[in-house]
Amino acid sequence: MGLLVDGVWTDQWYDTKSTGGRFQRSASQFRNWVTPDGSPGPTGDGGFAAEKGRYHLYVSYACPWAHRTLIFRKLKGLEDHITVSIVSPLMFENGWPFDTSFPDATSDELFGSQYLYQVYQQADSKYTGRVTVPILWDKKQNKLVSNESSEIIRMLNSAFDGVGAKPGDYYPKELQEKVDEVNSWVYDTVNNGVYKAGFATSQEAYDEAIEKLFESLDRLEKLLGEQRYLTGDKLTEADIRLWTTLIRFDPVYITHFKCDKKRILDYPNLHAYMREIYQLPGVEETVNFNHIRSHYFRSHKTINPTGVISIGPNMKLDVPHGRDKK
Ligand SMILES: N[C@@H](CCC(=O)N[C@@H](CS)C(=O)NCC(=O)O)C(=O)O
Repeated sequence: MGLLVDGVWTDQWYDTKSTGGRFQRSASQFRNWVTPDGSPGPTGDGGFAAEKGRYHLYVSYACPWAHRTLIFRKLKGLEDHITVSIVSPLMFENGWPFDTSFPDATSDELFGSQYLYQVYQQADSKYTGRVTVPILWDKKQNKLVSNESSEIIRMLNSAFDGVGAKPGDYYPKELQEKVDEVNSWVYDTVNNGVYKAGFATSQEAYDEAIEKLFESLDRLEKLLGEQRYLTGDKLTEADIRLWTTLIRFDPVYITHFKCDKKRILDYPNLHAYMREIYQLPGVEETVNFNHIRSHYFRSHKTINPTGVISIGPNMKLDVPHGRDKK
């Protein structure tokens, strides 16, 4: 694993020395927006109008951030609008590779790259920063639109509505304040919380992250006992953002990231809620446990030096969820 410095690939693991053993995620740098008419979005440049066939997603099935974008592509029926490349889950000294010998991984159909960092080099030959998935690419202008998943899902949610996306608004005006509020603590303590626990290199950093993580899971369990979804009776972006962490929790985070106080299976409401979203049309097809488990257990050599993959639990994902009675 590494990063680009002035456009040159440098193999380097996360630096936690300067932060008392704490993992800090760096901010994404490509922040343009696809909009219905190409006018500029909240950040970045304009010129990215929604069009069928114009954009391409680079994702990893393993990655919870990229997974959000795959789910939105399904929910909004954008499979014919947005093409996808899937990296191999085995991320070693050259970062994310394209390697079709790994089942369900694809090549880079745009540039034929061997590694994802070469796609970033196409976007900016002097780029300095991490080489992350997901990426939304504009095939027409040959530009990287965005590498920030929280913003890509907002684009998929509404920008393509005039060019054939399925109806459905997962960030409706009347719920935006609530969604933003839930997102902020769920992101910090759950989505990123599992990484803070797993990548901690001091006991204090781990203790801090794990306490907040399980406080939040307890809070979510209670909330989902009172209502069907995180902001009430409507599925929103906040649910999808939480869900990509929940689905990885029992098969990976419990053992690999030492998040072992409780399993999602031990939380009746959270588990049923996780099953409900898994059973939504199209969602199961976005879940690839082979990629998920291979990536974490084999790529994070500082945490699991042997690369041995644990056996993993029975997820019981097909059990009826019963959430429609809420
Ligand atoms: N802020 C980014 C984070 C994406 C991210 O961290 N992706 C991970 C995979 S789960 C990655 O590609 N990591 C490679 C690296 O940090 O070198 C987003 O949400 O889009």
